[in-house]
Amino acid sequence: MEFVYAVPFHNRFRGITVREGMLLRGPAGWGEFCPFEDYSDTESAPWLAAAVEASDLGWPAPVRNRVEVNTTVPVVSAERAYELVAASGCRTAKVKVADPRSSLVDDCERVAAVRAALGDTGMIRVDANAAWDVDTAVNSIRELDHAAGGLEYVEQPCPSIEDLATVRRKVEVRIAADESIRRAEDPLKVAVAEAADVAVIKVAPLGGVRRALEVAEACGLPCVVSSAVETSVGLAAGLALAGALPSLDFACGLGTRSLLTADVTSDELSPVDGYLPVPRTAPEPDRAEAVAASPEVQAKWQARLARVRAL
Ligand SMILES: O=C(O)CCC(=O)c1ccccc1C(=O)O
Ligand SMILES: [Mg+2]
Repeated sequence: MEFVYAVPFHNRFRGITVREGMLLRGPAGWGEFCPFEDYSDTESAPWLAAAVEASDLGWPAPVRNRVEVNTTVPVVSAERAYELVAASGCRTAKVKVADPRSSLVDDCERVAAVRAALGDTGMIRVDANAAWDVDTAVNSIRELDHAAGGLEYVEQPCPSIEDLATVRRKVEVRIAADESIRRAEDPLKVAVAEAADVAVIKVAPLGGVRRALEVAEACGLPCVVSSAVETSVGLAAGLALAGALPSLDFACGLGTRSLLTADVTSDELSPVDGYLPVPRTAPEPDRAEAVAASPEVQAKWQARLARVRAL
């Protein structure tokens, strides 16, 4: 059984305005298959593996029953950023920076507004999504660290592992690798150990909770579990991973329900006082009809699923 959804974002995210995907039902429950539009069929294969793990097998047993999360601040005005963070109830905020629509001055103002909303004890991290070269990264990180009154870490300042390592030697702020963490091979350990202090791991691009646990172990770094802005069905898989990691030292990027205008379930995974529960199965998508995709979009996803299944 399958269901195709289309849910608008409150604000443009990763260049898109509507999140689309599929829910798959199997003997163990619901899974979510939602590779971004620009992902090839080959790149989408791990996303399907993650959905099939959830629906056919279920997840390994957790070692904790709740997970602290960050709120995610998209590229919005400083005023809006203040409101979003103040309303979130989270003690940690992740601020998107280095977007083509936002200058470094804008980014610094947004980060300063987030500090005002969090107070002195809050934590601020920024995510540059690989937008900078080494020199731009070093300069921008220093400015943003100052505007924030201290950054917890900067996520993926540059595209390559080598450039991450160079930036890491030049700045005081911790470096987190996100786009660089996609394989569990042995060389990853050495490369990433030089290049980053923290690893961002995501269930869907890594091919499921079990594979992501292997990657976490192989990279040998403290991990932050992040979402790919799924509905609460996919967020549940992220929480299963965060719940099963042997140690968890940082807030996770799973507080992304608020980026979307609706959900597929009444059992929404929205943080309360900065925490989310670790569920044993995904929530039942009892509100899915309200966000059903158009027939054209449904046909597109059915075709995509068939192609990725055939690989
Ligand atoms: O980590 C978070 O706070 C939310 C997740 C997030 O930022 C994200 C969501 C979808 C695609 C890419 C990213 C990213 O971390 O770059
Ligand atoms: Mg990132």
